[in-house]
Amino acid sequence: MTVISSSLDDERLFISRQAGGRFLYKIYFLVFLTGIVSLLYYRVTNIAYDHPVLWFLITLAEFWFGVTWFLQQGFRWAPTYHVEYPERLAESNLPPIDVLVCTADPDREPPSIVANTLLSLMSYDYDVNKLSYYISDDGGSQLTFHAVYLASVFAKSWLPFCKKYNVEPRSPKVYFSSSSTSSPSGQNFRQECDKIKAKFEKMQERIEKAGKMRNVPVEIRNEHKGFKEWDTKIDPRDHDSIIEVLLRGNGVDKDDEGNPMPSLIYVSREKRPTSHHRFKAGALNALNRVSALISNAPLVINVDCDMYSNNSQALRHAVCYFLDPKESHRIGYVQFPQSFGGITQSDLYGNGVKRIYEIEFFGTNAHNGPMYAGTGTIHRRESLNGRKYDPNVKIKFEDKSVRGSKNWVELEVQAKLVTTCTYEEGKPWGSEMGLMYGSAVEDVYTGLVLHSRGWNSIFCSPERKAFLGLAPVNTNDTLIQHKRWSTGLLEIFLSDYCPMSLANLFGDGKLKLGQIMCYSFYTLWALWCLPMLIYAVVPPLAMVNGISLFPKVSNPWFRIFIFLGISSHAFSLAELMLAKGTFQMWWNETRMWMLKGTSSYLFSVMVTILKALGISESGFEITSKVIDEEALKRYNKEMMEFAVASPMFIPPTTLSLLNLYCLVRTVVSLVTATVMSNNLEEAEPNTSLGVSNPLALVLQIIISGYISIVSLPIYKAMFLRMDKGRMPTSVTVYSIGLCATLVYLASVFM
Ligand SMILES: O=c1ccn([C@@H]2O[C@H](COP(=O)(O)OP(=O)(O)O[C@H]3O[C@H](CO)[C@@H](O)[C@H](O)[C@H]3O)[C@@H](O)[C@H]2O)c(=O)[nH]1
Ligand SMILES: [Mn+2]
Repeated sequence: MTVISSSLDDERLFISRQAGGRFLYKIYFLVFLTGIVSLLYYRVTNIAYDHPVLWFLITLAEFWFGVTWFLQQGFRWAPTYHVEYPERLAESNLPPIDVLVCTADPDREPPSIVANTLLSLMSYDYDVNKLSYYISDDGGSQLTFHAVYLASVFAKSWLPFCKKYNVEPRSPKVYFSSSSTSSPSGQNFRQECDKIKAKFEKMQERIEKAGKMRNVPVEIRNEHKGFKEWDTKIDPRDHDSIIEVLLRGNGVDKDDEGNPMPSLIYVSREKRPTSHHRFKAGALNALNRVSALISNAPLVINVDCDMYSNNSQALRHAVCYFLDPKESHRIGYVQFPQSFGGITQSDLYGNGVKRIYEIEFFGTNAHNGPMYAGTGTIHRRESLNGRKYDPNVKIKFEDKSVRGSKNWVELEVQAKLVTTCTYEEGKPWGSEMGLMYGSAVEDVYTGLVLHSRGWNSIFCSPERKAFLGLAPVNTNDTLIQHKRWSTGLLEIFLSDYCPMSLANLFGDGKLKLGQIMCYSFYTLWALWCLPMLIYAVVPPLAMVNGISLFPKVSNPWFRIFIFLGISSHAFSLAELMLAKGTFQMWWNETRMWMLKGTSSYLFSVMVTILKALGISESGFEITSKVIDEEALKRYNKEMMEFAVASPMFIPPTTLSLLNLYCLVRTVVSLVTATVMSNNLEEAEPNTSLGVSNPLALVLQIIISGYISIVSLPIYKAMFLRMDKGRMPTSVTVYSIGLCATLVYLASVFM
């Protein structure tokens, strides 16, 4: 590794290094690029005139594989790592930070998760007088408010305990349930720990009991005026703003040992069925305004309720970038990786997203920095709220935060006014200010806009993971999440901020070439469905009809296909292994890639087309954070869970059946033909497929063979498993029907 910017002295708060091995990578790049170009040359010079449509489809698929491969190289060109020096920060210089947390649905996001996330965030190792907490509840739920209230009470014991014994991680649930905690020993500690644990368990019990009763006991309701809001039933889609101050900062509320507490404000913005609430982007913009009113810290961090803080030092790491004497003025936001707890050993559903956060995001550091990933992100409030970066003005880090004593009653009233449905009318929220509206992936969209305004971002990945979150734990949830992502990303590509816009490519756009490649790779994710569907449908159907679409084994071009196939897989495997992955992880990732490609991505292209025609709207389906015990057992055994009759399953199941069927039929008929011709002592086998040379089908056999091996868990789920996670019979029946129809149609038209 070579240090590229260490010249500066002890004042620097971070340095950057580029990964080694660039020369080898560049050789690979050139060789692979030559391979792709030759393959396309072969296609163009070998048009299959008897089957022009099939030839066109296959060529299109290969062209698109080539384009995405090329775009992906944006991440691989110059991976860059940063190291920050939090120990050099002066305590008095730490800037105030507002912490914004979102939750939306007490059933899918259990209130106890929200409470634990909040507690982990409230106990950061940071001057409490500089921290303010805002929680947005889009569910408008009394159960969530109850959990947040109980957390605010428990925090008064938890915060001093964390500080005193320097515990880690600071989510009490995780801390108390992990047996391996490296906790300090000693009589005092044990006693105190047991006491706090008992308090914590009581809190958890209360939250769970309220959840079961769907109501909060009267004695607790009487403890805080906020519960009065729910004296009459609240419809989450139709209610007034609710603002409740649960902890008053600035030294008003104190913890059990008499130290000041940070402020904590519960916000449920107004909802009306007649106005669009813009999902998470709308929620964050509401919190943005409420926090500006009450504390107005120059930095805001936003965290999803399902991501607890796992590193009490994380804020200090991020602050290094905003205070660095040399580079800070360019930096709009700092992004921590998304990491997940509870991922199975081989990451069954690929939801550990190692590739994104342990490989690709380091690549973005080389060109203006990573995408905004929606959680674990610290923004400079000014850049988020519309200020453009001006390289000619070396702006200073400005702290306009509100300090001093506050009239909390009055603030609640004012905060209600900025969280009404009509507040944003005629104002630039969602287009010029705050999070952008118009994509279900509001985060990447907003980050792209900030980059287009000239800001840089930073991928900050301290050794101890900053956050640990909850990822989907079954196939259907995973596919739905990816449908939302790929749809939202495609919406971004089709927006005014398209990374491949003429301004970005040729004009005065602010994006660098590498950045355009990375953004395009992500925002065009959905289009993977095109080559994947073609490769999963055309070669097998052509094969059973005796049509060869690839060079035969003896043809030198055959080797190009084999080379590209093997080396692309080998490269991605090697890459994952270098990031401490395993073969099985890579295999699972490959399988999920194919499942998503033929399901999530296909659906998102259809949703986007329907949206363009004005027929439907894209939405935000919240991922469920609950799992039942039996399903959890299967998950931990790494059995793929299907269980629900989801339309998302039908394309991949159909394709897996199709490939298996075509493979078996082709092989059987080739074998019988060979045997028969031997018996008759004929020179050339003449199969019922009508191909005189079986060697011309070898690549198609390989493709279908590969798809069938990847699909093994699907066949098992359809035909062999008896547990509840198996493929619902209705999906199997539909798929068989569809598969038979495809085979029939192909036999007629090919
Ligand atoms: O109307 C809504 C919908 C969602 N949320 C919140 O948004 C967050 C993310 O929702 P989740 O269902 O957990 O989605 P994920 O797919 O896990 O989220 C990923 O993808 C989102 C974009 O689609 C990003 O915003 C997230 O940060 C990123 O982690 C959660 O805290 C929700 O409470 C709201 O506040 N209001
Ligand atoms: Mn989530």
